[in-house]
Amino acid sequence: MAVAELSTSYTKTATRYHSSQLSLSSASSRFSHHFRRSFRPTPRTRNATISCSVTSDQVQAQIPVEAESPKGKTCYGVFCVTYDLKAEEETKSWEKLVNIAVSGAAGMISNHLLFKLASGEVFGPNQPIALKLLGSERSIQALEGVAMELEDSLFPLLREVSIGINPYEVFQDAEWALLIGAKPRGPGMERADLLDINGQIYAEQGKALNAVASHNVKVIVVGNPCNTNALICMKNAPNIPAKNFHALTRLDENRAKCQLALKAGVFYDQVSNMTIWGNHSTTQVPDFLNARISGLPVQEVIKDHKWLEEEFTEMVQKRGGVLIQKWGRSSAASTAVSIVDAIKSLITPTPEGDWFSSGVYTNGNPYGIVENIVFSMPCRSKGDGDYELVKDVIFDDYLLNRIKKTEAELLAEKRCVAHLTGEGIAYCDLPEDTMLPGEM
Ligand SMILES: NC(=O)C1=CN([C@@H]2O[C@H](COP(=O)(O)OP(=O)(O)OC[C@H]3O[C@@H](n4cnc5c(N)ncnc54)[C@H](OP(=O)(O)O)[C@@H]3O)[C@@H](O)[C@H]2O)C=CC1
Ligand SMILES: O=C([O-])CC(=O)C(=O)O
Repeated sequence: MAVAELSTSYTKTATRYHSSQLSLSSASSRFSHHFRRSFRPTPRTRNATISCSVTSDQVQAQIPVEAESPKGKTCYGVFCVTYDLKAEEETKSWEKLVNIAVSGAAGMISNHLLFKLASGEVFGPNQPIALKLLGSERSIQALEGVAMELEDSLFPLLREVSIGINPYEVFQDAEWALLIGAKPRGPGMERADLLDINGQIYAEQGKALNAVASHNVKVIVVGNPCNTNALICMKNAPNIPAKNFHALTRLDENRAKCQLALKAGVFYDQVSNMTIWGNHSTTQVPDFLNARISGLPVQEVIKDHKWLEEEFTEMVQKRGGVLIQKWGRSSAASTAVSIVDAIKSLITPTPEGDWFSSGVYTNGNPYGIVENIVFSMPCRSKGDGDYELVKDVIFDDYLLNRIKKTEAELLAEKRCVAHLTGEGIAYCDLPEDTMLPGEM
């Protein structure tokens, strides 16, 4: 049997969590089979930590309010009640707990992603997880709400939830860091300002990961501009292998697959080998030269070359913006799905002959792309969390020209943030048309 505990070091939240304790109490018939929860307000006020962890299989009943738990923690009310139950069969096959940190955890994307992570859909039914959620002064209350919803979902695999506003605390021992939080570009804001503001966030988070996360932490940067944010984060985390940093371009890959399937009149599972080259921006290059439909080169199935070069390419590049026009906010659910896809691609062997796209560090790339940037390229994984770049891809003039354009944009973005990557004095000469997918 397992024991879990709920504690908080954010004094303002203490009272509020009474209600969540009650909700747990009413759910106790199920939770209690797994763990005991305790509640421990401490004097710290800036950082909130709410955790539910598997700690022991020994139990006592009805410890009074504010009593000392066997682990030396002060527990509270119903969370001190423990249950003497036999270990459930399923827990015997469980893997060691995986620590997953998520920034921007009170945002729209996270609101979809966290529940997928906790359900077991991402890491599998034998993989218990701990969620470490990073918010800010702005979002701490909302983050408590997120934590409460996670509690109320009774996910058996979700063994710990902690929330906080200090990345040096929240990222402790993280084995995955899903970095989603970023300031959206407001009306009239220069892209250089956006790069600087978000770059500062990612520089700080890189430093924090470097200091306290697992040294093999896998980092997926989602917050825009994600390629350059990933580069900044990586440069501020010299103890973590550069290869471990990814910028999310999986949503672009998924969008491209969908459009090709639609045009070819097939279901989208027939589209493979889809590379997105370059920046997660309107200069990205969805590669129809190497992609396949039902195992055939795309251009043998879709003969309309003009459509591929113009409409298809632009549709993928600007899909995010069209969605914002319709929805009134940027893609959240499909982005969360694509983060799940990106993680699964790293922890599952890539199917024979196929590959996936990810924004990764260009050093040592076989394509002649300039080194020292984060650029989306085709990758394969053995399922061990690592990846290799795919060597057997072909290029034509169209593809090379497009790749050059997105490369130039990323180099310009990099020059804007030189002060954050430790590469000298920044100056910003971004191409006029540099835009996020959502900004068209
Ligand atoms: N790579 C990709 O494919 C995609 C990337 N995105 C990007 O993902 C990011 C998150 O999107 P989404 O979840 O929808 O956004 P939301 O606006 O819902 O949430 C973003 C979070 O960012 C945090 N944030 C950090 N710094 C600031 C700041 N200075 N001002 C305001 N908020 C800040 C906020 O959390 P807190 O206050 O807790 O820090 C907020 O909860 C965006 O940058 C978006 O452009 C979106 C779609 C696709
Ligand atoms: O610009 C945004 O925030 C949205 C975005 O990245 C996308 O939809 O691809």
